[in-house]
Amino acid sequence: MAKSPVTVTVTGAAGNIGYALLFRIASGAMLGPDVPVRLNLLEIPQAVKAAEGTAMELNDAAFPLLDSVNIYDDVNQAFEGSNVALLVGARPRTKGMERADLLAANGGIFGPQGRAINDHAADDVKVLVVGNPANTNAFIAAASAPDVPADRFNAMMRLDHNRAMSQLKEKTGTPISEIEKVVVWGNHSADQHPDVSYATLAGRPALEMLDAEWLSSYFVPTVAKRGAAIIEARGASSAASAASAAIDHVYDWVNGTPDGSWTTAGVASHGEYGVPEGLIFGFPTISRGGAWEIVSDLDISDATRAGIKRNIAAAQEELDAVRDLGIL
Ligand SMILES: NC(=O)C1=CN([C@@H]2O[C@H](COP(=O)(O)OP(=O)(O)OC[C@H]3O[C@@H](n4cnc5c(N)ncnc54)[C@H](O)[C@@H]3O)[C@@H](O)[C@H]2O)C=CC1
Ligand SMILES: O=C([O-])CC(=O)C(=O)O
Repeated sequence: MAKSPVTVTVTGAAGNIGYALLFRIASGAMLGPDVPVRLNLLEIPQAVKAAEGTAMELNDAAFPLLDSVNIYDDVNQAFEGSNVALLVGARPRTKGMERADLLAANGGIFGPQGRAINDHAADDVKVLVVGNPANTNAFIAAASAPDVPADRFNAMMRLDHNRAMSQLKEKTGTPISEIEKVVVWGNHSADQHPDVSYATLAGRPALEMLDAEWLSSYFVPTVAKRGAAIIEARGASSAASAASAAIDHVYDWVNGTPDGSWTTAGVASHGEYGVPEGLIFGFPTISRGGAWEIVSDLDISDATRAGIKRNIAAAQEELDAVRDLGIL
């Protein structure tokens, strides 16, 4: 029997990430090759016409799984019946800015969207926040949706995770499919802590193959500052790789992570590793039955402990800033 369509809401649909994301969702890459999709696109009124153009192209691509495309500039309508919501719509940073500099411009977007999700989305809604600063925006949305369990609000840390895997592949020649148990702890900011302490490369411990100097002087800063390097090179922030990471995140959330491995997701802490409850933080995570579990029993090194502490402070500083702005 044909499955009924899943309603996917994408905000910022006319933007750069939206353009790279929507076609892959419609192709089945995000939910699976037999899951029809109803796309609800949310844009600000000035960008609705551009979203209409994207919708024309989506229809012209004749994806067998695409049930329908609807465009809204009303937040409540856009989240009606949403099973999956991708909160992408927000301003990107430009050269010289840190992601936290976007709080004043973007923070105000996520409270109303959280409330609309609370009031209109389906009971099983899963929300991935991509718009920066992603962890804090996810916290704002979750705090505005008291009837939705906090673990349904994720922040995208998967791009950082994928960047870490890519650097390991480049250094060692190990195929991506044979790199396991990398994690990027913390905040999607330059403070993040990419960590290979538990990683294996084709079954061998990564720490046996990589020298400490390369890890601390090249790997960690390259991964943590990759967003700024992309802005410097392209003149615009990463878009296709961000869309691809969003697809990976939701695919794993819905379909599960492979046995014996984990990925990085920005999820609400329950106090693991001393991270305050409710903070949305990059952790090693396993997905089973449509829910993330934090891998909570790792023996962590002093360096990892320090990285986690630094990220707690960075995340709390962003939350203090939004409180000062009256957003929370
Ligand atoms: N978490 C992550 O790993 C990454 C996050 N990002 C972030 O994603 C966000 C989007 O990036 P791009 O698509 O490149 O930006 P963009 O400027 O190309 O597109 C943003 C779109 O959002 C729309 N928008 C603004 N306010 C909105 C609202 N209230 N409701 C609905 N739509 C709204 C704009 O009209 C625009 O079409 C930025 O904040 C960027 O920093 C980008 C890359 C990676
Ligand atoms: O760096 C930025 O501003 C965009 C982003 O989040 C990334 O590429 O990781």
